Amino acid sequence: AKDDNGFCDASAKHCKPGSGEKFLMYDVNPPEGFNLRRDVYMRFAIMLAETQKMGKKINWRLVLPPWHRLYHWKSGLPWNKFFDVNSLKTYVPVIELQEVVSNSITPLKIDRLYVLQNYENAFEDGVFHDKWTITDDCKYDGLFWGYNNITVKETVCVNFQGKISKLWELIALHPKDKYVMFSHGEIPLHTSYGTKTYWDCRKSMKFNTGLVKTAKNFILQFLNCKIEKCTTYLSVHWRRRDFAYSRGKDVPSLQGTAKQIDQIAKDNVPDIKTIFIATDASETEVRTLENDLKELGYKVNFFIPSKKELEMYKDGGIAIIDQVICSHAAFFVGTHDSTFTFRIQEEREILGFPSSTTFNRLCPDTGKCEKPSKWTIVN
Ligand SMILES: C[C@@H]1O[C@H](OP(=O)(O)OP(=O)(O)OC[C@H]2O[C@@H](n3cnc4c(=O)[nH]c(N)nc43)[C@H](O)[C@@H]2O)[C@@H](O)[C@H](O)[C@@H]1O
Repeated sequence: AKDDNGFCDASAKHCKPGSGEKFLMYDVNPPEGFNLRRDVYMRFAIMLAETQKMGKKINWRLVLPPWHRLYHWKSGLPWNKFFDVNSLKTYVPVIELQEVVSNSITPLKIDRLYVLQNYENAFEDGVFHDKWTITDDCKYDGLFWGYNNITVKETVCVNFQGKISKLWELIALHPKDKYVMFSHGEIPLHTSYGTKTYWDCRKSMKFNTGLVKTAKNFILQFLNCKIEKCTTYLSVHWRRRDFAYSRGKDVPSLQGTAKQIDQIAKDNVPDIKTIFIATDASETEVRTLENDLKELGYKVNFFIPSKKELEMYKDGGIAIIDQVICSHAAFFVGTHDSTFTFRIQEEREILGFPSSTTFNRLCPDTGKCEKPSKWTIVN
């Protein structure tokens, strides 16, 4: 299929330079972390891919927003630092922002910036309707991913709720726009959460090969496994920091954690005595847990990057290495309501682990809590 201008080829996912290419851009509420941002990417990727499947918007590209101002991360990193961008392209035509900026002869001017906001009352007569309304009251609170030479021709304030595909209605208001941006991309919802479409997109989100290689070397060297589905270790995502002090009802105390891990191991994988822990805990907390588990007879492993590795991969890369190591374990235990845990669970679904080894969580010290929801793969 060719687009209206004859410039772009849907199957090749490619447009000739200087063609009628158009760019769909977005950003996410700055305080949101890496793993929620990955979910927002999927909403936009699916929005574009589903439309292109119908032969429409073939000349559109989704612009990958740099990883800017992340919760204790270094700023402005391109997607290729963390993901295999060629693999993303097998699902939908994407382009790094840096490439868009450097392809543009003059400093980039976005035609229209839609600043999305929630309605004050989401339920009209008790019902949640998909809808949008243009208003005259909003402020752009982003920083164009740290690029100080990106400007905007026109800003439009929009109250929005509902499925992301409704954004096409806004885009249709100005069919000549070439660069269209949505701020607060986290507001529109998935069109197809948990469906085959969702998983097709999710599967294309392969990590940067260097990060995967480092994780696999660690698994081989310290966890004694060279196959995809390891039988040699149990993994835990132990989310601390804000979760430890603001979600005490959902997570164990520092002292209660080892006891719980011990019980989970005994109940589910009694032969395994090696544990891998991914965590954002402080050094003191890490040492406490490590000692407690050692006393209970376990061999405990953390991925501790060298200075060179930290410089090369940044905090983000280290988080991904932690996720990869967790996803290959015989049994995984996560933290309630953490998107970091959700992404590991998805990875394990893709690898084909039985879901009983994946959808497990740490409970508060009472030992009682609800099982996590199972979002199993649809192939
Ligand atoms: C309540 C919400 O929780 C959200 O967190 P949640 O979903 O866990 O997950 P994320 O949105 O990814 O944010 C947590 C950040 O903490 C670090 N982190 C957490 N766990 C680990 C780990 O095991 N290993 C490593 N290396 N790093 C870890 C990492 O930088 C990650 O991006 C927050 O992003 C939101 O801002 C908000 O606070």
